[in-house]
Amino acid sequence: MTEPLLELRNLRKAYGALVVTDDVSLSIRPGELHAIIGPNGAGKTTLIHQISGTLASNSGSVLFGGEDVTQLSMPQRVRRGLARSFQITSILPGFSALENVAMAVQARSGSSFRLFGQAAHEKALNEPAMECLAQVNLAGRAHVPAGLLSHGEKRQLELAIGLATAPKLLLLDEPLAGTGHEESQRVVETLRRLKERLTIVLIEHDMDAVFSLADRVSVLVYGRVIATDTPERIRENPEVRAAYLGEEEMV
Ligand SMILES: Nc1ncnc2c1ncn2[C@@H]1O[C@H](COP(=O)(O)OP(=O)(O)OP(=O)(O)O)[C@@H](O)[C@H]1O
Repeated sequence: MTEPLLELRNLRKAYGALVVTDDVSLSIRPGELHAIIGPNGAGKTTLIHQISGTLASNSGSVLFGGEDVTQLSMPQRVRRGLARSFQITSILPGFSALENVAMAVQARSGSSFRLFGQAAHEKALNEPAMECLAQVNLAGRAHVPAGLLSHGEKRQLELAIGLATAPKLLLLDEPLAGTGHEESQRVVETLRRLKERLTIVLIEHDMDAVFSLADRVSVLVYGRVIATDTPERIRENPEVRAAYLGEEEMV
């Protein structure tokens, strides 16, 4: 059995008496696209924050590539290849798509570019940035100010900025939120390509996308994982169906 790339052991987060994630244990295998679904308020976003290191857990641990990263900050986790895709709010609208990604490349590289001259510096940032844009099918829009991109293109730009940190595993929190039908198809196709070479943990409410992309699905209800299985088995699981009663998505 292959070692998991990411392992969550008994993670818990509570706000006073409100327990938001409760004893969450999960193993994410290298190369899989693992979706985490659950009704509104189940604790999915909180869990992503705990994994990425933006939120400290009350107890439990996070292991990445076999290393215990529970006490590490988000930037330290990013340097190890555990990255979270950035939200649209972190895109700088006045800068081009390319410049937005180049800044993320620069952040990854730290001061290692200081020794280069200006032209070489730009090339060293722009070439990998362009490569990231190509991977999300946005190379043709590289020089457009990010503020003028459509909503779906901005979501693709978020993915490119996430890729600029050279992740081994990418955490995605609702990458299809707010996209129309055609745009969401484009983002789904992008994710399908990315999953060929990256491990992905995906939170998404769009069940068509989840069931067409995921290798495995975990279901979170009131902060607890009630099932982890293949999409087909999850769809048939009576406990999962009961948790979604009254919600249209699972039908
Ligand atoms: N900082 C906080 N303080 C208090 N309660 C919080 C805080 N953050 C989240 N919660 C509560 O934790 C619960 C889970 O929130 P979370 O956003 O993780 O759920 P979710 O599954 O991502 O929901 P959705 O699908 O609607 O995005 C909610 O009841 C929310 O109100």
